[in-house]
Amino acid sequence: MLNENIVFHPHHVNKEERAAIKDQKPCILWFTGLSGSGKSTIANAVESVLHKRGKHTYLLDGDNIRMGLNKGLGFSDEDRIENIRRIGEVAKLFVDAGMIVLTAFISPFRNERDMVRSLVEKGEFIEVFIDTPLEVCEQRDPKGLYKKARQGEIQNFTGIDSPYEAPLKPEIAIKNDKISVEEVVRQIIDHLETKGYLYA
Ligand SMILES: Nc1ncnc2c1ncn2[C@@H]1O[C@H](COP(=O)(O)OS(=O)(=O)O)[C@@H](OP(=O)(O)O)[C@H]1O
Ligand SMILES: Nc1ncnc2c1ncn2[C@@H]1O[C@H](COP(=O)(O)OP(=O)(O)O)[C@@H](O)[C@H]1O
Repeated sequence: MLNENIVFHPHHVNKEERAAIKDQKPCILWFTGLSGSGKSTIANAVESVLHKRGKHTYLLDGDNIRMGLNKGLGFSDEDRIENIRRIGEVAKLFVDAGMIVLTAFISPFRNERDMVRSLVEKGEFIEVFIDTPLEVCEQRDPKGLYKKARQGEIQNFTGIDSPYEAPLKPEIAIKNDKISVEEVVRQIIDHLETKGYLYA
């Protein structure tokens, strides 16, 4: 619902000024991929490296969001769309705060990922496709959810009876089987350095 009595207030301190004292270019590292593909593991490992380098980061992932802000949302297409919409808005606020924000959600629909991309400025959205074959994710099955989905105990499970639309032109695509987590982290940090996100 639009409220015409709400007026946007410009801030005295802007995004560039906030980012400048952090020696970094704010951005969203948007991890997407199937359940069990490795999003959370890699996002955590990348955040650790950035943190050790003195960068100001924040990781948004499934547990902290679906247990709090998005408590009550399930896994219908409609709820997933709303889940990503809210996460996108939160990520945008972190970018405005000058941070490097990492997000680790399946985010199965191209439309919603593109919508988040459109919320921020060019270059501020880095789509990281964690491309792990379904068979490998299903074999890993760290939470036993694929087993439950195959047995019909969970409905609308991504890759089983709910779609996953792979990114068409992600900034970074990682084939996350037959590669070590350390090597993946190296590739992502290398991208950030080459593209000028880390000033020191
Ligand atoms: N039906 C169904 N489909 C997919 N995933 C399910 C489902 N039910 C529960 N889970 C668990 O929830 C995690 C995915 O939540 P997300 O918020 O990332 O999903 S989405 O982006 O809204 O599609 C996902 O976590 P990850 O394994 O870390 O991806 C699962 O552990
Ligand atoms: N490059 C990799 N090689 C081997 N195992 C991996 C790799 N990346 C992640 N894993 C493992 O895969 C499983 C799922 O990873 P997780 O980060 O929980 O995935 P997601 O967040 O996408 O559901 C975990 O047991 C993790 O240790």
